[in-house]
This record gives sequence, structure tokens and C-alpha cells, in this order.
Amino acid sequence: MEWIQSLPKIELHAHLNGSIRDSTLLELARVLGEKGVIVFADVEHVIQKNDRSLVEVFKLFDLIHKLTTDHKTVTRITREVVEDFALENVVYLELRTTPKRSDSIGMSKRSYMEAVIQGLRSVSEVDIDFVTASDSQKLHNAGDGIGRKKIYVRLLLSIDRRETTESAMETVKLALEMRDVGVVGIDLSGNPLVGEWSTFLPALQYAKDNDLHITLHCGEVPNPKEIQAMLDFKPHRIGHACFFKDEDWTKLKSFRIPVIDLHVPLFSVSYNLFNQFQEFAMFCRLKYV
Ligand SMILES: CNc1ncnc2c1ncn2[C@@H]1O[C@H](COP(=O)(O)O)[C@@H](O)[C@H]1O
Repeated sequence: MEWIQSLPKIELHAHLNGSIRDSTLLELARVLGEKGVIVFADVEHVIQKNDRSLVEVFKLFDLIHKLTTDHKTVTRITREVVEDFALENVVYLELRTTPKRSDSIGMSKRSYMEAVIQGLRSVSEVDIDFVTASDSQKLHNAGDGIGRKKIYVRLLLSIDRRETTESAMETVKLALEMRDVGVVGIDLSGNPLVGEWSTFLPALQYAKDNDLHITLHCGEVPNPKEIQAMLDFKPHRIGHACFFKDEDWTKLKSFRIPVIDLHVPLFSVSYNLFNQFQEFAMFCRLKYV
């Protein structure tokens, strides 16, 4: 397995709150346990469990969000996640996260994202490039590069399927304002059993019209109507495609939409890998990696 670790890699489907070290989650849970906010013994096994149903996955995310959603922790997990990917020789990372509002702690979607950016700025174990504003700023936070790992990071802002049209639009507008700190696209994710495609469409169309790239979690559950509507929208990418029928694959291929995070038979993999590399260059807007 060591040779796999040593290969330079690109990571195109990483959710920030889905990439946190177990040790960090346990530490945060212990602290909240001591404060009486949660019962540590109840959550310890939930964090350490490996096999989870779709329902359990989203319950776990709700728990993780309880542990991580304050500015300081968002900054910390961003730094750790980027450093962990870099140490595994990921050279290009697209990190997606859902901007969150929490009035009780004075968190807005913008301040959540500022905490993420603060996390990127605080990466110190490796050199990082995430600022896209101008070439002079480009090598932000980079050291002399000699003997140090380097990682290019770009951000996607996620819309959670629990959100309203207005909330989704707020995320898209925020993404547009944050392009100079590496935001390149919008993701639609969250529990696939919740929400309607028509709720998110106006915000996603606005994003597309303003040249943000779009990736959708698509076909995670059997929902033929939604799958067809999502493909007709012609997103730049989709993820999952677990419940695609022949007609869905046919449309996906005719529209040349790549799948990142595949759960599909091998014949589609080679097709998609080819497309992914074409699309990779389109998304990351780098001169070189
Ligand atoms: C099982 N596959 C999946 N399907 C759909 N959405 C998923 C997901 N895995 C993760 N997320 C989405 O990412 C959020 C966590 O990261 P952030 O809080 O945004 O950083 C989850 O709450 C969910 O909305």
C-alpha cells in the first residue's frame, strides 16, 4: 500500500465534515461531554463504527456538526483535513463544505466560510495554494518549496437538501463573492430522501449562469424523475449514480457528464476516468499542477 500513498493524487470529492480525523472527533466529543452538552459514551461508538446505512450516515453528520460548528473548530478541521490530504500526497484537492448559519453563536454563512479560509491560511505542515485572485498572490502561504509538499486547494460550496430556495441562493451569492479565495463551484448534497429538485433549481441555474461549476449528488436513491431532471440540467459533474438505469447512463454519456465518486460497473469507469481528466483541467483553472 505504500506505493499508493507515494503516488501524486487528485481528490475531487471530499466533504470537509466527512474528512475529519477520528481522533479530533473523539477529542471534541469528550470536551462537549465534559460540558454536559452530549453524553460521550453514547457517541463514542457512533464515531468509531465503520459500516453505516444511508440513514445512519446522515445521523452521524448531524452529530459531527454539533461537534464542529463553531468558528475555531471549523478553522482547525480545515487545517487538519488539508494537511492530512497533503501528507497522503494529494496534490490537488477540491474541498466541499456547506456554509452554515447558527444564530446562537453568531455564525453566518459568510463567517463560517471565513473560518474555513482562516483554516487554509493556517496550514503550516505543507505549502498551500488556494488564492486565485492574481498570479502575484497565487503562491499564498508557500514556503521555499524545497523538500516540502505542496497542495493546491479549491473550494466548492455545498447546498444541503434541507435548505430553502432563498438559503440556497445565499450560498451561491457567497460563492460568487469568494471566487478570489479559491471557490470554483457549487455542490448539491445532503440526505437524498429529503427535499425537491425544484427547490434548488433557481439557485443552481443562477450559479451556472454566472460561470460557477456545478456538481450534484445524483441517483443515490431510486428517484428516476429527479435523476432525469438533474441530467437535463447538464451539471458539469455528478457524484454517486448508484441507482442509474440504462436510459440514465445513455443520457449521461451523450451529455459527457463525468461521475466523481463512482459506485458503478467497471465498463463505465474507463469512460468516466477519461472524462474526469478533461473536466479536471476545466474545474481547477491551474496553469500547472
Ligand atoms: C453518503 N454520501 C453523501 N450523500 C449526500 N451528501 C453527503 C454525503 N456525504 C456527505 N454529504 C454532505 O456533506 C455534509 C458534510 O460535510 P460539510 O458539513 O458540508 O462539510 C453532510 O451533512 C451532507 O450534507
